[in-house]
Amino acid sequence: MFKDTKDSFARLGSLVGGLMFFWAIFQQFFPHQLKNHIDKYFQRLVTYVYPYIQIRFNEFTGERLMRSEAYFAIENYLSTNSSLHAKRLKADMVKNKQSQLVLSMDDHEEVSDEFKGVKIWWASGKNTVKTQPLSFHPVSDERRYYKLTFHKRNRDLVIGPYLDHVLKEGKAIKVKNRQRKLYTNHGSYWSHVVFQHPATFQTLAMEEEKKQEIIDDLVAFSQAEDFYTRIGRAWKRGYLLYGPPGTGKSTMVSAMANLLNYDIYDLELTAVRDNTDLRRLLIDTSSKSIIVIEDIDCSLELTGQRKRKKEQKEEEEGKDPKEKKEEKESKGSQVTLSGLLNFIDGIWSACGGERIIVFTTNFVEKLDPALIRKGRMDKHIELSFCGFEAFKVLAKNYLCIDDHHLFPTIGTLLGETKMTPAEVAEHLMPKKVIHGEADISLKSLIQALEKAKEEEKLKAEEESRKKELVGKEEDKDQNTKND
Ligand SMILES: Nc1ncnc2c1ncn2[C@@H]1O[C@H](COP(=O)(O)OP(=O)(O)OP(=O)(O)O)[C@@H](O)[C@H]1O
Ligand SMILES: [Mg+2]
Repeated sequence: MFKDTKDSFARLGSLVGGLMFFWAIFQQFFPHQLKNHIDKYFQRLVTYVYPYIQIRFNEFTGERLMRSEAYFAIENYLSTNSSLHAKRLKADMVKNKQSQLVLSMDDHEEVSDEFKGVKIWWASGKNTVKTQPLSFHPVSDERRYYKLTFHKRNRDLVIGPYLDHVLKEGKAIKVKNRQRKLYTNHGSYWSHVVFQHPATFQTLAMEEEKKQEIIDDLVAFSQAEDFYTRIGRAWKRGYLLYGPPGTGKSTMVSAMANLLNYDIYDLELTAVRDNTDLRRLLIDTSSKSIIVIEDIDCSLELTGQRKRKKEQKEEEEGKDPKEKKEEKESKGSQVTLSGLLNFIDGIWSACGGERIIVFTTNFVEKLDPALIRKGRMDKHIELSFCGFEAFKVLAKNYLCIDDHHLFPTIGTLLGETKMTPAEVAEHLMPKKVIHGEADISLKSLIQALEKAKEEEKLKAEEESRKKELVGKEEDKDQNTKND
């Protein structure tokens, strides 16, 4: 609030304002040259007695009245300060998953701020512009603004570091409060829905150490803008998530987005017509986003060498060329491996700010090494069958228990079988709301684990028997050749 010396200056300011008004009327009667002269000295006098500088940030800027980013960044920046100090506030609901209320200063309110020991004042105001003056029902247009006031000796500090700080903080708050989106592509265009997946790293079942390493990696990436600029690399990072179905790859992508507050672009490669469309899609993605290509091994069936090989084979088989063309058109996609590589690390990936690219696959060994080499896919993360540590996370999430007398049995069985977290989770889903539910769920899990163990044992026996048979056949062939 205006409490100290600036308060009296503020009053003095209004007095000077009044004088200026009279001066403006009075000066009409002076000759032009004399008027300019007096004007100059008058302005100097005003700056001398009123040593404060004011900057105004309008809600709308430019001829086309675009919404000003600076205005909204300031509004966000001031929200915390105003909720603590302003007496009249405006409230609005943020449509993120917590649906929080966000407070901001009401019109014609004032708050003060401090930066590196310097005091700064912010005031909110509004002008009413009457449009359509000839109409019977003129539409009044409210144009809001924030006015920043500071002493002229602090000019460099306020215009430089302070305003940088305000805009940066304001944008960060906006990102935190924004409603996140899940985009999917239809051909070469994105459409979106609100992203509201509840998965978090806390609820993700995997070994604690591995999980922490991924979290640290993601957080370090999101804060490394200066580092990437310094080393001259685009601010992006690639993650390859691989493992059997139901081990949490897609869940982890949602957890990543929730951790960093990013949007998700779920790219369906098979729906992209060609490399040009792929490039267009990438340019259309916004900063702070995760671009995901799920089951990359399946998408690549349609690309580069593999496709050419298939065509060659068809030609050899003597397929009708027209038939072939139709087939090609119906499949549509002509995205090539090199197109995809360009997409990831070519010049296009350098547009705009931070982006994470995630590939998921069930068959890592099927992927072209060029696609997943370090530098493209910087971090390879294996998601695997449910171990005891992962099970404990699930038990905590689903049954709200940290320990149980059946845990040791489950621990041993999990070590002897290959069950995915998705299957384990299925057994822990609440079946009936009854007392002692944990017992029922855990027993059902033990039964399933024992069954899986038995099946795996039988399968292994069967396979070794087959191997033995093949070995015997080969020996027989060798003997016949030798004879
Ligand atoms: N590691 C995990 N932690 C917590 N829940 C999991 C985990 N893995 C699987 N689940 C549960 O199983 C379901 C399926 O998992 P998800 O879709 O993430 O598997 P996926 O690895 O992406 O499988 P796919 O390879 O078939 O795409 C999820 O809805 C989730 O509830
Ligand atoms: Mg998946």
